[in-house]
Amino acid sequence: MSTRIAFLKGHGTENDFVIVPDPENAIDLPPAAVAALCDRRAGIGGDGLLHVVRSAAHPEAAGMAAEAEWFMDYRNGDGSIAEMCGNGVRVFARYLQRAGHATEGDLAVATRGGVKTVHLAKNGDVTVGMGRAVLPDGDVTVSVGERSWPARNVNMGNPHAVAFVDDLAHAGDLLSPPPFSPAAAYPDGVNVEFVADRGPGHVALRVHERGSGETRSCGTGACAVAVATARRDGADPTVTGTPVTYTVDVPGGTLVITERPDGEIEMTGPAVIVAEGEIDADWLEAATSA
Ligand SMILES: N[C@@H](CCC[C@H](N)C(=O)O)C(=O)O
Repeated sequence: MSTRIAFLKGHGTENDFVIVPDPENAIDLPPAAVAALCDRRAGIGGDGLLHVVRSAAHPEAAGMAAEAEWFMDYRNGDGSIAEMCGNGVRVFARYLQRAGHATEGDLAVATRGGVKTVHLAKNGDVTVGMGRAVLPDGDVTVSVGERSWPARNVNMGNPHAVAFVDDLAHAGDLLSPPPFSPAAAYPDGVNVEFVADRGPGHVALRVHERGSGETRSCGTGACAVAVATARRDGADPTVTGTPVTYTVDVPGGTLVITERPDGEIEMTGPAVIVAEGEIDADWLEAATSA
C-alpha cells in the first residue's frame, strides 16, 4: 500500500489553496509536484499551495523562528515561488487554528515577505497586517488586445500593476498574462489588477496572477488596489494622519483594506477550510516525474 500524505483544501474569497501540513519539512515538493497538486482536472486543484512548516525546520525561515513558530512556504499554482500571499496567510492561520496550533486572537506567521501578524476574530473573519506598500516611480502600461492603460506600480512584497478601467469586461478573458511595458519594471513578472469604481471608498477588481492565471481574489492585489486608488483620489494617510479604508469587491467576495497613518496596511476577510484528505504518494511521485 502506498504512503499517504495529508492535505486540506481551503479558500479566502475563493482564492483557493491546497494545504500540505509538514511540520518538520520532510516532504519534497518540487515545482512539478505543486503544479500536479494544483491541477484542477488531474490533481486536487488550487490557485496555489500552502506548505505548512515549522520555521525552525525551513532554511528560509529559521531566522524568523524566535518570532513566528510557523512558516508559510507559499507556491503559485504553476509551482513557482512568490514572496507573499495575502489570502493564503489568512487561510494558513485558519488551518493552524483548526489543527490546534493557534487560538482566537493574534498570531505571528513567517512568510518570505517577513513576519506577519494575523488576527483570528470571533466572527470568523481573519485580519492580517500586510506591511507597507512601496510605489516605485515610473510609468507602466498594461494592455489587453487593442486596449491599453497606464498602470500604477505597487509592491506589496510581491509586484503589482494596477490599471483603472471603465468596465471590468474590458480585461477580456484573461487567459494569458496581460502584456506590460517597460519590461524592466517587472523583471520577475507581475500580478495585474483591473479596477473599476463602485462608489465612495468602494472599488471592484479582476486580477491576473503571476503563476496562477485569473483568480477569484488576490489579497496582496486588493491591498495594491486600495493604495493605488487612495493615491489617485489624493489620499495618503502617511501625510494626512487619517486612515483610509476601501471595500474591494473581488469575483469571489469582498475584502476590506485599511491604510493607517503609519503606512501599515490591514486586510480583513473570510478564510475557510472546506475539506481534508490524503494524497497518494505514488501518484504524486509519478505525476512529478511525468
Ligand atoms: N493570491 C495571492 C498572491 C499570490 C502570489 C502571486 N501570484 C505572485 O506571484 O506574486 C494573494 O492573495 O495575495
